[in-house]
Amino acid sequence: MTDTQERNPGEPLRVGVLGARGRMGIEVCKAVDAADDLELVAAVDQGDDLSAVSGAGAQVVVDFTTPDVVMDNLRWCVEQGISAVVGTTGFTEQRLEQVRGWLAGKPDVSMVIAPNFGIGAVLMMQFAARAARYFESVEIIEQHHPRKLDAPSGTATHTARQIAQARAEAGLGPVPDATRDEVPGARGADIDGVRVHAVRATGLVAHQEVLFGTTGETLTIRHDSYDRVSFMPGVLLAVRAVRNHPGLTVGLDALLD
Ligand SMILES: NC(=O)C1=CN([C@@H]2O[C@H](COP(=O)(O)OP(=O)(O)OC[C@H]3O[C@@H](n4cnc5c(N)ncnc54)[C@H](O)[C@@H]3O)[C@@H](O)[C@H]2O)C=CC1
Ligand SMILES: O=C(O)C1=N[C@H](C(=O)O)C[C@H](O)C1
Repeated sequence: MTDTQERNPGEPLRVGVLGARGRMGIEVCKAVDAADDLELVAAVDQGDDLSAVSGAGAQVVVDFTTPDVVMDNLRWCVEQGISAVVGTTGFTEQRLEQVRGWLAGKPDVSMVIAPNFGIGAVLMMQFAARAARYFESVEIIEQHHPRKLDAPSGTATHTARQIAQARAEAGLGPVPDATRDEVPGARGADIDGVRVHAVRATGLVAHQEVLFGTTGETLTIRHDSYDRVSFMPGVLLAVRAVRNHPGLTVGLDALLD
């Protein structure tokens, strides 16, 4: 921690928000503003100067921007010695490795990158990973509002990777599927051998079903975010905790235990 980022006991933690005029950024600004132990010192969006964040002495940045700008934002945060809580999607294993590399040389800076800050969504992913070894079939159906830029969702991608890992550890082979004559896209995307289907419709916010099947039974695990306020307890938890978790933390799981 640099001197300017030291937290004086009793003083609120200074928070800057990137993507502040976006759907999530607006909610994050409101939630930070409403928390007695946090102070919103900078609200930055596209076209604004990032120096507003360092100039205001932000100790933690929250980033809900877009996959094409988030890496530049995070590199800037590390250079400035500011820890970050990141909800923006688009984190491949390669990107996560890059972030770990930046943080390796900066022991006082840390980050939490979470595909989903909804507590229910985190549990849904945990339950799915736990169920994975018992079912020969699995498919993921994610459903979102039509203004979402990416597909499949970060949550669905993360869930698929966790399921694939659990299947591999349990010695399960490929998911059975005899389909041959396929209209491209009809069977969804293949993420580590798990089919993921992305639905976009007006009226939806963020929803996901994980459908498991084995002989004579199916299990459906479903989570629904009906309002973006559902993400705020997780975001605030990460803001308060990030500086006590050195390096990169992926997902909220380690903060909830
Ligand atoms: N991890 C989680 O729990 C959640 C993650 N998300 C993800 O968060 C991201 C944002 O989602 P929304 O708020 O719905 O999108 P949005 O499009 O409403 O907001 C993105 C905002 O970032 C701004 N922006 C673009 N470039 C910028 C830059 N260089 N610096 C500062 N601001 C910049 C845009 O102008 C816009 O206001 C997406 O990747 C989405 O998938 C969304 C909801 C929950
Ligand atoms: O863009 C969204 O809205 C959401 N994005 C995240 C994702 O891609 O998983 C989290 C949640 O699903 C909402």
